[in-house]
Amino acid sequence: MDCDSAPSKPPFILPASLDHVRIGALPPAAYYISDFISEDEEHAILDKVASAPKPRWKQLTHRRLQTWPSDLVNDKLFDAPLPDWLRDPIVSRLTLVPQTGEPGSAGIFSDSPHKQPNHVLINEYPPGVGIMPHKDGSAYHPVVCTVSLGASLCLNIYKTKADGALDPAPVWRILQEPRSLLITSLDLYSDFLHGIADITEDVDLSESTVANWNLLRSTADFAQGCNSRSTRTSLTYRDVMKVSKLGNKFSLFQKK
Ligand SMILES: O=C(O)CCC(=O)C(=O)O
Ligand SMILES: [Fe+2]
Repeated sequence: MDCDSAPSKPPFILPASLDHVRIGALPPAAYYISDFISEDEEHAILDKVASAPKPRWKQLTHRRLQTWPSDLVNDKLFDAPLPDWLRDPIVSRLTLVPQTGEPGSAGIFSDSPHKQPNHVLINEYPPGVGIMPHKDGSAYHPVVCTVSLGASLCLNIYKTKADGALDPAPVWRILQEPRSLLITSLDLYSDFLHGIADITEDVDLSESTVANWNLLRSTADFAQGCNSRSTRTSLTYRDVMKVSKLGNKFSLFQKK
């Protein structure tokens, strides 16, 4: 076949710095990069997720997930590298993009204990399935990088009321397209909750209701104001603060 006639797949596009892709409507700080990976990279990762050995999956009531390199025990990670397919191209790209355009500006993980994520959670959301509002807690450095694969959905951001109870109406929504990267950090990590509604369609999508509308790859896809869900897989990259470097795995199970 003549190579020139092969349909070209969309490439990835990185911003010169994160301040170009800051979600301005949100408290400090969230960033959205719509084309963080290419279509070929997306398919290669989804193939790897699908071909993981069955015991890798943890089945919850409605959702299933994989944890790489392993589950945390008492908020600690047993030191082990991420597999190549989760490092490349994503981790290399995450650490490459500077936070600002200032000369010498460092990447988003420059202040984290290991200078890069060491842990990945893979969540699969069929239509109608979400995740309850929650905070990610103190085991992680407060930077979360989420790569979305396969389909779009909205992440809801919630606040607590003065009495500490969850206000059930989300304060903001972030629409995540396939191949996008969402970074949340700082106040957004520590003071707010996030979750995904258990619905089959995200509705009432518009410039005034979606915090990252101006950063989307294709607002035309949502011109009718709705997103009919299909299965979306997410990769959540974080830096677990405490890592057990001891050679003996059993030391993890002893009291701190
Ligand atoms: O899948 C997502 O985008 C969110 C996952 C999440 O909140 C978590 O794993 O803590
Ligand atoms: Fe979370």
